[in-house]
Amino acid sequence: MNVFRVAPQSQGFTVEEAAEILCSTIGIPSVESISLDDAGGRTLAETFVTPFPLPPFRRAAMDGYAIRSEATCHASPSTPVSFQVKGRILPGSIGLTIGEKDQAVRIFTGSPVPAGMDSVVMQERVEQEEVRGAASFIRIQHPCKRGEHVAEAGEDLEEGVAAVAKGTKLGAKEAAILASFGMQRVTVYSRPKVAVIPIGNELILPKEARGPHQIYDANGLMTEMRLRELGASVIRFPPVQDDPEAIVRNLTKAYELTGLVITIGGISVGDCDFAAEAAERSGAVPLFRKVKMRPGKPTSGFRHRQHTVICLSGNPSACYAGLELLVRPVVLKACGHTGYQYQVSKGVLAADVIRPSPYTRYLRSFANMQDGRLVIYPLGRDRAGNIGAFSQTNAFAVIPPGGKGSAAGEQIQVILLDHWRQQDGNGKEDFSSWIESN
Ligand SMILES: Nc1nc2c(c(=O)[nH]1)N[C@H]1C(S)=C(S)[C@@H](COP(=O)(O)OP(=O)(O)OC[C@H]3O[C@@H](n4cnc5c(N)ncnc54)[C@H](O)[C@@H]3O)O[C@H]1N2
Ligand code: MOO
Repeated sequence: MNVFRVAPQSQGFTVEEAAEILCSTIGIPSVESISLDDAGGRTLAETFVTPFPLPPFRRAAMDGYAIRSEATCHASPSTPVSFQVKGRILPGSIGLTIGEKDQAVRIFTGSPVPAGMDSVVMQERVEQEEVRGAASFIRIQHPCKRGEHVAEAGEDLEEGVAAVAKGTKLGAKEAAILASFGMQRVTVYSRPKVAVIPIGNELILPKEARGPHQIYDANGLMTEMRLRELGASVIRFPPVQDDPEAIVRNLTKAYELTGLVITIGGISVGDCDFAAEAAERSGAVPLFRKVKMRPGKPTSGFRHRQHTVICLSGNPSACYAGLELLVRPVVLKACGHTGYQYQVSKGVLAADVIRPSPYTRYLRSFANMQDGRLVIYPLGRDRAGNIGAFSQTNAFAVIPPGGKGSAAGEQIQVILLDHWRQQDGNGKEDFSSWIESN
């Protein structure tokens, strides 16, 4: 059974508290086995342990000649060492077993290195000798190091190593690892289904001709796309009128289809704001009725039996902030991810943000390294309904509550939306085994 805190009277949690409450309603997702070809964007449900070493055999890392390095220890331009080229090994062919001191084998990047030979000399660094009879010879004028340009079996990944952790979102890089081991199927968490219900009399769909008083639904598609990027499958409802009965009907339909329902708009205090009333009339109980954030203050959470309802603000910028700060952690948990916290850094504000707010302001911004420091440019006209600067946005400047806001030059916190860090189940990051020590 899911454990969650119900706080019906609560007027205002912080973003972190609200996200935690919502996340506590999400249980462990079910798993399924799918083809690796279709696994992009899915979350691995079992840690992948290497079934054999990678590379699987000793192989050449350069085109050239395999030799025994000891034969070259006194080689110099005045005393070159001569080798008879005894054969040729193409990538994909079975290795030869020759390895005499004065013999070389023509070899190519990816070819198996013959047992007994321990070094590959790049072809640019050998001299071709005249062909003597049927035999060909090369000369080497420098000492070669043992192991030079030879990739040992298992030097990349040994057998039995955890190479991709459970909870990792599978992308191109992870696919390269799994494909290298001939994996055909992977066990992943099932995609959570999320219903998205935009609310508002003024909203129309792109196929409709727009009247002067109407706007096209932007939040519905924005939310659908973001949810898909996060790994959910989405059922987007057409805009619902500002009518409590209609909203209840749509919520009830959504409960039949999904465990997570997101409504957008109609959650503030106006005469046409019916999302909260409808949620309660549908049988849901409030988890919280406000979040201490700007934009997105009216964002609310509800629980209906096994369903979680998140009511996002209709102002597109507020909707986006709610998506990134509240919906994202919930959906990632429902996808089986173990972490993926946004990186929070410190940066210098490039312009004044003198707008007092009793709540923390998450201001859409562009953050960029300049002369060794992170500079934060607040973007666009800071009104919750404005989206003109969306495509330049890569960060939220975090303006602390109280006071007058923050002035240019002040050091503030910034949430980097393009940077997240994966953690293990205990909230730790450990890269030590991957850091090269030499
Ligand atoms: N008297 C008060 N008025 C307001 C308060 C308040 O405390 N007292 N809060 C303000 C805040 S803060 C916000 S944020 C907004 C939020 O209102 P709602 O979440 O109820 O959103 P709506 O009123 O439905 O819409 C707001 C705005 O956004 C446009 N919108 C709505 N849905 C979409 C969509 N799918 N695509 C594009 N644009 C959308 C809508 O037309 C409105 O312009 O309330 C303040 N009011
Ligand atoms: O909290 Mo509202 O989202 O600022 O405009």
